[in-house]
Amino acid sequence: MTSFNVRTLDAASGRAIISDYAAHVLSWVPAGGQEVIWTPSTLRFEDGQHLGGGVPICFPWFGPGFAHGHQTAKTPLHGFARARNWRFDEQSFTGDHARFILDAAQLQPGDAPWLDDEPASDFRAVYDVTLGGGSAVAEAQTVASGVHVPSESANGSPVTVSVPSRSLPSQLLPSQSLTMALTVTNTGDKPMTFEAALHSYLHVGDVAGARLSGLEGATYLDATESGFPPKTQDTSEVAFGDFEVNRVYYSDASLELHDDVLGRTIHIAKSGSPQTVVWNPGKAGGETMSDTRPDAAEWRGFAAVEAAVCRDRAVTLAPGASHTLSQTLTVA
Ligand SMILES: O=P(O)(O)OC[C@H]1O[C@@H](O)[C@H](O)[C@@H](O)[C@@H]1O
Repeated sequence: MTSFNVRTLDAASGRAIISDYAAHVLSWVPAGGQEVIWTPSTLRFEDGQHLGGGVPICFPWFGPGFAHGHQTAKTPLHGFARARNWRFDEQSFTGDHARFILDAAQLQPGDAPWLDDEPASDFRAVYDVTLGGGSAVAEAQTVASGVHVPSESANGSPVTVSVPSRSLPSQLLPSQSLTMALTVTNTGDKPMTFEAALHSYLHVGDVAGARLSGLEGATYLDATESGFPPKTQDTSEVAFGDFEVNRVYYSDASLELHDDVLGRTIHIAKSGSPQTVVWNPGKAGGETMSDTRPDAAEWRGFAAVEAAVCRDRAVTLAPGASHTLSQTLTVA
């Protein structure tokens, strides 16, 4: 039977939960604050399938992929990295930092070729998740709080789990942050090209009232229209509602997601990312999402804001070269 490990970072500044499977951040609660990461009401762990919500790592392609100036039709959507077990690095684990590793040795038949006419490249992907703004709680306690989740029930059907919650101090601490950094190194002997995104499902009280600022004047591709026509963000804020928002912005700017319902602003700073993808499926798309209850309108609970390198900004690495895509979330 396959088992799934879920790791907990536990520091004075807050608590984060990350699954080895897909190196998937499932939760971040700053001390004294509320959940920042959205997950659906049902979180299903099943080998070969991706987890819902959280922060999927899209790699080595984004969406259906893109090569030679055209969208491709690769599956699974957003690359295989989010349907693979990543290796948890026990040695570097502390109360406020965890590292996960995926390398070419873990490729499976069907993962290659990842470009139309090239075989899969040798690579090493290292994902560092770090809580900022407070010293760590004892490491032993953090290790002990990891849980093991069997992948199948006795009758062979996938199991579902709830992410555990726990009360935290009521005073928000300064400099509370969660940093996620994906470093990809070309370990092969020929150039390697990849797309990537940190597909962050950010939790909001009601997406219809959420507003994203920091993108005014930026060019974006509108993925809700055929051909992805380029447009310009001519207002100071991106609004959400019953309509779908699905855009690839050409911007490396820091962003703010304003949420009047929860009374907070999520700040998103990033590096190594010339693009930001902004997505919410709207009512029609949201009600057909798997793992959510349509009657509860769960899709209203998130806005996806994704630090990205994709399409014509895909990264090409020379042998031995590395690229780091990172984002830091803070809440005010
Ligand atoms: O695969 P997930 O997590 O359901 O996300 C799908 C969405 O991911 C977004 O990044 C894309 O812009 C959307 O086009 C896509 O529908």
